[in-house]
Parts: sequence; C-alpha cells; structure tokens
Amino acid sequence: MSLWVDKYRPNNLQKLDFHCKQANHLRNLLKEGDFPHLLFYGPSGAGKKTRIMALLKELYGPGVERLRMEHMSFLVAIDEMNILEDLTGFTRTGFSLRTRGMPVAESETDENITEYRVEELKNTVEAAVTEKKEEVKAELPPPLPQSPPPTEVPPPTPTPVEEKKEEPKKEEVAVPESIAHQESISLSFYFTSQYSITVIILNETDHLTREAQQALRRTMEKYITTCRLILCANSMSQVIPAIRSRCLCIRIPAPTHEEIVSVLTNICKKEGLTIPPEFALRLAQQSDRNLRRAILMCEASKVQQYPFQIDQQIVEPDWKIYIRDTAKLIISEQSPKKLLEVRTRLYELLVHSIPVNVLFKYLLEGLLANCDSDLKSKSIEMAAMFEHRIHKGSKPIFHIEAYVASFMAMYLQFMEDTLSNLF
Ligand SMILES: Nc1ncnc2c1ncn2[C@@H]1O[C@H](COP(=O)(O)OP(=O)(O)OP(=O)(O)O)[C@@H](O)[C@H]1O
Repeated sequence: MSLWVDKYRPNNLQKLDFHCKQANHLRNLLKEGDFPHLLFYGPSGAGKKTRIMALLKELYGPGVERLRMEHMSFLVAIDEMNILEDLTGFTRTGFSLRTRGMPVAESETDENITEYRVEELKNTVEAAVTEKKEEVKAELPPPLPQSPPPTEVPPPTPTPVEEKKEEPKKEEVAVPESIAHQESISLSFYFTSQYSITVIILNETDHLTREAQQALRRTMEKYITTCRLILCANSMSQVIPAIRSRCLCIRIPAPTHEEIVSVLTNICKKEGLTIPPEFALRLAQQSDRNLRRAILMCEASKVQQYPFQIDQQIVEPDWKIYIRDTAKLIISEQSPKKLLEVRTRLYELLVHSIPVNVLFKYLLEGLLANCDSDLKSKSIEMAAMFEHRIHKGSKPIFHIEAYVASFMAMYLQFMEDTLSNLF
C-alpha cells in the first residue's frame, strides 16, 4: 500500500492537474526528440520532480519509470580520529549524499569536503556518461521510430533497466593506502540512459558548493553531445550564473490554494471519499502551498477521522510541532543552559534531515508569534543576516545557534528595558 502522494502522482504531462500551459510548452519542447540542459526551480512540493519524470516519460515512453537510483561506493580518506560528529546528517552536496557516521579531520573539514565533492561530482557524471554509455547502449532496445512502419513488429527485447535492477553495481575509487582510516560512503544519484543520450537528474543543485558547480559546468560543456542534465533546485540564487546560462530554466511556482483544493478533491474522489471544500481549503492554507504536505495532511486527517468535518483538527507533522516548541523554549528562558538545550534540539532536527531553510523559517515564525511587536522587525532583520551567513558558510548549525543566542540577548535586553521603564 502506498501513500497518496505516490499513488496519485501524475505520471505524464497530460495528467498534470495544474500549470497546464507550462506542461504544453514542455511537450512542444520535446517534439524534436531532444532538449537542452534543463534547470527546474521552485519551492518545495510544487511538483518539480513530478514534471521531470512526466517529461522523461513523454520522451522515452513507460520504460523510463524504471529509472533507478545508483549507489556508488567511494573510499574517503581520513587522517585522524579527532572527528566531527555532526556530519552524520545531510551534507551540502547536490546528491543525496548521506554519511554513515563519516568522520572527517576537524582542522581541514571544509577544504576536504569541498575537494571531495568536486572530485566526486566529476567522477560520477563522467562515469555515467562515458563508461556506462557503451554498456547501456548494448543493452538498450532499438530507438522507437518516429512513425513505425505498419507491417514490421519489433521483436520483444528484454528491458535493459530491469536486467540492471537485478544486479546493482558498485564502483570503488581507490585512495592511497598510506591513509590510516578509511570509511566508505554511499553516493546516490539517478540516471537513465536511452538511445544515445544519457540523462542525469541532479537534485538539490542549489546545495552544491560553488566549486562543485564550476566542475559541473565544465562537465556540461564536455559531454554536450551525449549527455543532458536535468537539474532541480529550490532557489535560483544559489545556482551560479554559469550554470543558469547553460540551461533552459523552468520555474515551477507553488500551486495556488484553489489548485491544491482541486487536487485534494480529485484524490478523495478516486479514493471514494467526500471532502468538504472548506476543509480542503484549510488543508491548503496549512500546507503553505506545499502540495506534498497538503496531500500527506489530508491522508493523515482521514486516518484520524472520517467522514471529514469542516472544523476537524488537522494533523501537523511532528517536526513542525517540535520546532514550535523549540521557539517557545527560547522565549521561556534566556540563559546558557537553555541555549544548550535548544542546541540539542536543533541538532536533532538536522540529523533527521529537516532542511536548514525550513528549520530556520519555522523557528523564526515560532519566535515572531511569541514576541512583542517592537521586537519583530529587529528579529526579522537579524534572521536575514544569519540566513545570509548560512548560505555563505558551510556549517549552518553555527549560524542558527548564533541567531538563537543573539535573539536571546536581544529579548533579555528588551525585557529588562521594559521592566525598568515600568518602575
Ligand atoms: N500536477 C500535479 N497534479 C497532482 N499532484 C501533483 C502534481 N504535481 C505534484 N503532485 C503531487 O505533489 C507531490 C510533490 O511533488 P514533487 O515531488 O514533484 O515536488 P517537488 O517540487 O519536486 O518537491 P521537493 O522540491 O520538495 O522535492 C507529488 O508526490 C505528487 O503527489
């Protein structure tokens, strides 16, 4: 049994429920059978990946659904065991790179990671394009003719991707033996190969370091004849101009409340349920125009209570409640002890893969909801500064914590001033 978000994810361009005009443009783009490098950008839950998959399906047919995730093993050099523990969560790479407790020498953390990411990115893309090309080509069925001859029926060929699925391959990049400690990490990326073009989908391109993006730029140029990159990003401001200019940028705006209501109504109809429009609208409003969140909340609400009531309580995600409680903690007491407690909670959220920008946004929201109106503008100004530092720096936790400490100091000062004015 799958979740509604997966079960009712439209799988071709015709079935897309909103931004239909844009879907038509994409179809026109594909008429030639080829396309430039693409960069899809827009807020989370707007339907970027759904569109990418629908686009590939339009181009290559149903086989593309068996797109797979490839795991590659890399050996990472580690000099010492004075280790940074907090690398266990998300790292700022564009791949779904997750470390298995990967230790890194503290003194050289940033450079090591940057260098490693650049190499890793280049190796991965190049391996996918060059080494795998021959192998993939050999296994692929002949390309579908534009207008198939009426008499000839092509012989059934085994689907290549299915074959590969049975034996996932691992590659290892050797590192010098002199290095004392080595750990293997798993790098995941998606790629599909059809005909002569390898299509590589890179998620979270905006989380790549600048160096990695530069490397990607060169790779894009080098393999322009054999490879198409489909990049996916939440924010364009973090993508370097060189990458932007090499791609056709496609903006996927967040769906409107009405569009979300219509998607929810359709899903409920398919499930044989009735959803009051007022309740669907409340779900849309609470989801912050994130369609995935709205569908998940709708399903959770159905489990909690059906038939739906207009004023039914909407089940919120745990992490959202946890962030709100963290904000309340900050307001409740401003002391080093509380700061430590908040720090632990922030780490907890990060290791559970809550994106930094989401964490920061909801934390600020929670603080603003609880603080005096005089403090609001200052808090927002301060938050903007620390958010900028998060993007510029490499360790978001430092900056979030610094923000919390600064907010505490400002709040404490404000309370003292208010009290002294009273007496
Ligand atoms: N056009 C659509 N019609 C109906 N449902 C949709 C549509 N587009 C997306 N969805 C639903 O919304 C969910 C989220 O979409 P998707 O994963 O494509 O968003 P995204 O923009 O890639 O999000 P993120 O950036 O967070 O990964 C999908 O699981 C799907 O169920």
